[in-house]
Amino acid sequence: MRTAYSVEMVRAAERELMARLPDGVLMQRAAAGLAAACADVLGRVYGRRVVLLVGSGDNGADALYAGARLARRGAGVTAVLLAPDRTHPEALAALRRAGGRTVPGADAEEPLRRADLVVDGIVGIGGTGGLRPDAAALVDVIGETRAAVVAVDLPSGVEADTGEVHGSAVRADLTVTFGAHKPGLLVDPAREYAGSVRLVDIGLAFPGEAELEALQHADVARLLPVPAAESDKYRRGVVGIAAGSSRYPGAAVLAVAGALRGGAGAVRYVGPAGDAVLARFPETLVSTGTPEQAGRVQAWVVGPGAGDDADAVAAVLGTDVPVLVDADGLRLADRDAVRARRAPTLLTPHAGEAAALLGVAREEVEGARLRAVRELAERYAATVLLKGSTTLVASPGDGPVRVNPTGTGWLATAGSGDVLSGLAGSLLAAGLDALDAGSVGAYLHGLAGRRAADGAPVGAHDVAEAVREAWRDVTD
Ligand SMILES: NC(=O)C1=CN([C@@H]2O[C@H](COP(=O)(O)OP(=O)(O)OC[C@H]3O[C@@H](n4cnc5c(N)ncnc54)[C@H](O)[C@@H]3O)[C@@H](O)[C@H]2O)[C@@H](O)CC1
Ligand SMILES: [K+]
Repeated sequence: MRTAYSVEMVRAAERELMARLPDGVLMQRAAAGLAAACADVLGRVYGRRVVLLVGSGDNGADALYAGARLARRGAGVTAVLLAPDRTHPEALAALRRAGGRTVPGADAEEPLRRADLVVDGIVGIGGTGGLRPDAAALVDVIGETRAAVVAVDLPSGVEADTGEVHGSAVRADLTVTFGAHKPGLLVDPAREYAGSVRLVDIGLAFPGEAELEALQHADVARLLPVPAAESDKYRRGVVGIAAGSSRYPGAAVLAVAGALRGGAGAVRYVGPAGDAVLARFPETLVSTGTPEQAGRVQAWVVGPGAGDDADAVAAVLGTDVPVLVDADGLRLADRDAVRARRAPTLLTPHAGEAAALLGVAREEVEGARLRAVRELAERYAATVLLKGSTTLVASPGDGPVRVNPTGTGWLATAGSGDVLSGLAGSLLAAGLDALDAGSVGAYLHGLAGRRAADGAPVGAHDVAEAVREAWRDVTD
């Protein structure tokens, strides 16, 4: 499991460790890791031009110590001091001893334009409220140069705890982060600014819960339902799909396609698109009545392409089995009915649907995804999977939010969400809890999207078909 910790927890872990170590040890560990990463980016260090952007805190000090190491290996290092009278004195002295030179912020443009590498030590976890204008002006210049950019701990200007970006921020090719990932490195929009991320172990230990968790192959493999020798289709779980309408029969077909690949032993379909479903998937158990009249299921999926069938949504919410609500179902679901449920509920909105549920603009959700998903989980007393560039899954309470690491832009295609709801619903029916079903579903769905796309556009049915390949990938 990959984890990310809040600034508060990182600071507590640092205090605890610093109390047991001689002064400066942690910073030297950080600087050594940073210098090694910079050397990797440069390929050859000797003779290269490196510019350090140095703010007033320890983030700038890391950059200075790493710069000193690079200067000793023959790089030409220039430190741009954004707050000359508040620069970390020992770190500055170390750079000067190693032969580095310094310039004030006002003279930064010329060295920046000639740089091979820019090291962003403007602010790290101590940064608040976006960049100041002088730093923001430098960010614009970096954007125009050909230099590689390595961010120290975080790209300056992004919010470490939330992944929000207010105003301009450094766009890095690589971020070298210390001790633990910070939430902003895993959640968009900040994640996009970080480039690839390298974690340097400086010895921090975390007794408490992470803010974010990202499943890896091994975690997913452990959670996937595997039939036992004595399993029959009912023990493996039956998932009910109440989706589609005469206007949108395709949504039913795609949700069933996803459900068939999610590990349930059987898929039951209820709704007006039974013929379309059967034509494509004859193994589906189709009934034409209401969800209450269908046979027993272990979990329901309701909503994809459902049009205005509020009765089906209400009926499904009234059951005592786990329920996944997607698409039209989110609009039709009564909030009190969701809150009153005793069995697990998983809501799967995209940003637009989440915005409607929260009564805010879509941009607000996209700019503050972590806050939005936590807020929805609280308001609805349900697990919420917020789809998008970084899919997040949150349950009510303070536990870690899951962030999906496998997403791909190719999944932004019509019907792809229907496949995900079938897939995650099937995992619910197979016995996973809502947080696991949502995050494992998103993981497989993302991998399947990558597999199916392989560099070219895909349709949602391609994604559904590639889920089996993704499953094999994970369990290999
Ligand atoms: N504490 C430790 O033991 C370690 C800290 N490390 C480094 O220390 C960093 C944290 O250092 P600090 O707590 O000194 O904080 P930072 O260096 O992140 O930033 C704080 C300083 O920046 C200024 N500042 C805040 N917001 C700003 C903004 N928007 N624009 C411009 N200036 C702004 C503040 O006035 C303050 O002086 C970490 O990110 C990491 O790079 C590492 O050396 C590892 C060890
Ligand atoms: K930084």
